[in-house]
Amino acid sequence: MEEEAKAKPRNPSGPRLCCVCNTRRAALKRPKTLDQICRECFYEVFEEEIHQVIVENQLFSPGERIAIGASGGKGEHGLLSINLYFCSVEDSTVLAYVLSTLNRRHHYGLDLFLLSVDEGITGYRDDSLETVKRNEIQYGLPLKVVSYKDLYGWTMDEIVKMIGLKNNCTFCGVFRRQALDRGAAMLKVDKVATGHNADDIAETVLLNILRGDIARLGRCTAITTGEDGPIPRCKPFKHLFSKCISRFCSGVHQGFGKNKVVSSLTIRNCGLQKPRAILDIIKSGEDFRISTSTKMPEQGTCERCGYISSQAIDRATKVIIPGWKWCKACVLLEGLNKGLPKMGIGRSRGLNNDRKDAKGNDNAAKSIESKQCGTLDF
Ligand SMILES: Nc1ncnc2c1ncn2[C@@H]1O[C@H](COP(=O)(O)OP(=O)(O)OP(=O)(O)O)[C@@H](O)[C@H]1O
Repeated sequence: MEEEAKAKPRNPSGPRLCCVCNTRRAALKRPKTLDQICRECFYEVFEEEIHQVIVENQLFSPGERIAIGASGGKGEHGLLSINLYFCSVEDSTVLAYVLSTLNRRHHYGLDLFLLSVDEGITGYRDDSLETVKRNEIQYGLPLKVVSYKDLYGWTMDEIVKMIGLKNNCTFCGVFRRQALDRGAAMLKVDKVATGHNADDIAETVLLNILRGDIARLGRCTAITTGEDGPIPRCKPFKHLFSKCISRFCSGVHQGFGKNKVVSSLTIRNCGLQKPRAILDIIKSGEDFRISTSTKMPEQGTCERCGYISSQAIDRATKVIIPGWKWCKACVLLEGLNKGLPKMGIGRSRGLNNDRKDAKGNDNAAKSIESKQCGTLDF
């Protein structure tokens, strides 16, 4: 009771005061703590919270080169981001701003870069790339743009033309993940930081449970991943609600920025009714223990492009399926180049997979139904 009174001081003769400075008028309610807070204190608390996450998790070391995955957010809001405090929900724009601010303020000694993947989606990425170009000037961070067209010879527009709208998300996710790694290698960075927030991670936990994807479930809640690979990734916003980031952006709650299936159905509802439910879902994901007898995919190197690839063992013969020695991006690309764009979609991918069942029926359609959305394993 005493705590509550402290957290929500009231000015008997006027509006509710900020629970931090106790002088200015409270303008926002923090979703995590429900504290009433003024705008100025909110910005300070927000930045300090991220600093604490960075320090406690030792996300960076002095002298490191860090690429910030800069998507520029949703294209239609891009133009508003010239002034950070009046932009829309763009986690990576906020990340670029906060990391460059904290780097200066706390002398992290980091070399920061913006890294953007241009998927070649007319009217979407071209708009958001304009935002990223403005961020380059605003924050004085060098920008590197890598495009699907240059890396793979295909834009997403061309891929959609060939495959249609149903499965294009697999191509986009798989290619983007690899493109970000390739761009990071070109920049010779030590790590990539992305703007994934608590809502994104909770959403990924739920989807991995629904899909029974033990391997991804085991790693999706980690704040840093890929430490055994060439370029680790970290998520400094892991504990921040999307709602909170949007408030930092605009000072006014503008709703949830994400529009993915699970987020709109579940995460959004959890968040609106009880924001802490999002953190509870993440905690559940962290608490999952994978049985030691569970067979996990083995990491290998793609024979074609040298990128990391999971090798699959044929359950019946216990032999490594040859097609799996190619990474998913190479399998998908081969399909596109051969005019067989559905090759590699779904769980039973592989160039040499026999897709005919005992009756000689083609199983490809079934396999496509079990498609995975590559963006979830960023
Ligand atoms: N095209 C891209 N280029 C570089 N990084 C990207 C790209 N798309 C996504 N990312 C990184 O992955 C994070 C999460 O991806 P997600 O798809 O949720 O982002 P978004 O909603 O498109 O953009 P934002 O996070 O800026 O709102 C982004 O914050 C960003 O760091």
